[in-house]
Amino acid sequence: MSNVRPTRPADVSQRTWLLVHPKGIVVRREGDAVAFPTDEDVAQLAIDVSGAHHLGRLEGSEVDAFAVACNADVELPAPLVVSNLRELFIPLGDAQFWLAGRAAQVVDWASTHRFCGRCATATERVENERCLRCPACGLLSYPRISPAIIVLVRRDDRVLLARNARSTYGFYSVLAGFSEIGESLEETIVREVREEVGVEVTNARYFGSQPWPFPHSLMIGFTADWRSGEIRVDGEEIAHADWFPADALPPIPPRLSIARSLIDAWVADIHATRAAAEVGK
Ligand SMILES: NC(=O)C1=CN([C@@H]2O[C@H](COP(=O)(O)OP(=O)(O)OC[C@H]3O[C@@H](n4cnc5c(N)ncnc54)[C@H](O)[C@@H]3O)[C@@H](O)[C@H]2O)C=CC1
Ligand SMILES: [Mg+2]
Ligand SMILES: [Zn+2]
Repeated sequence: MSNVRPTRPADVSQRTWLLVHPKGIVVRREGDAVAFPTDEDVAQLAIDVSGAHHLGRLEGSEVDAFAVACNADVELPAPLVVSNLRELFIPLGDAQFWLAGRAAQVVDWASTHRFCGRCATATERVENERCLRCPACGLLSYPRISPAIIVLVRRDDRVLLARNARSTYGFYSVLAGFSEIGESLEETIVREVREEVGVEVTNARYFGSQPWPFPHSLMIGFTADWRSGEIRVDGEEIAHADWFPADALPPIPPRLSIARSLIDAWVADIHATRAAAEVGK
């Protein structure tokens, strides 16, 4: 996805539409096939596309993607349906899923910054930049992105996994937390792990990152090592946590998340270390 600077809906040959509904994303669902609505689909819906946000051109195609909000009461003729964003990861595949995530974040930003946060004047779109400007006091509102660390903590050949008290999925995962004002990411890691499970960590190393459009997080992944302390969960956010060996893991998150990538990479590391030790015998 070339992240071209957004322009107004250009008179492009082909457009694909990301219709962001309060309950998810509108897609064409025909059997197992899922696709984004076409110009023809959108033309038959009574929605105003004048404020559409250009998301960029789909890799290697002449198709330009546009995001626009649609109301909860929009009538959707078959095969158009509303799908929860997370449920679209498998049917859409990576590139299209993250495009839908980008659409959800752009529409969330535009719908929550219609008025200036300083003087309540209606904001206006800035040409050629994803920004809303207040004509009265000049305040600029760019899309909100909330940095959140996510960290896999190791202790010898075990990993710290926790079950979130609020999660309905029931799986165990690595720890995560939003950065607070004035913190470095390394400080967030130490604070969040101390707050959530009561142990001290060291040796934080960058792993990778991932946009997380629920609604506007940016996940920054790290590994770290246990330094001291025994697990004592906070009981509010974390219901249970423990140290798990690679061959006896509890239920873990699906492939969509960087949490799963962190865990998979650690398991692969453990197996490679064991294999090397076998060879060395
Ligand atoms: N992609 C992945 O693998 C994973 C993503 N996540 C995401 O990471 C983010 C942080 O995870 P949590 O453990 O929930 O955060 P956290 O441990 O900082 O606690 C969440 C609390 O932070 C506060 N909060 C909510 N939105 C905030 C924001 N934008 N900035 C600052 N504070 C905020 C609220 O009080 C909320 O209860 C969430 O968006 C969560 O969905 C969490 C685990 C895995
Ligand atoms: Mg957390
Ligand atoms: Zn203002």
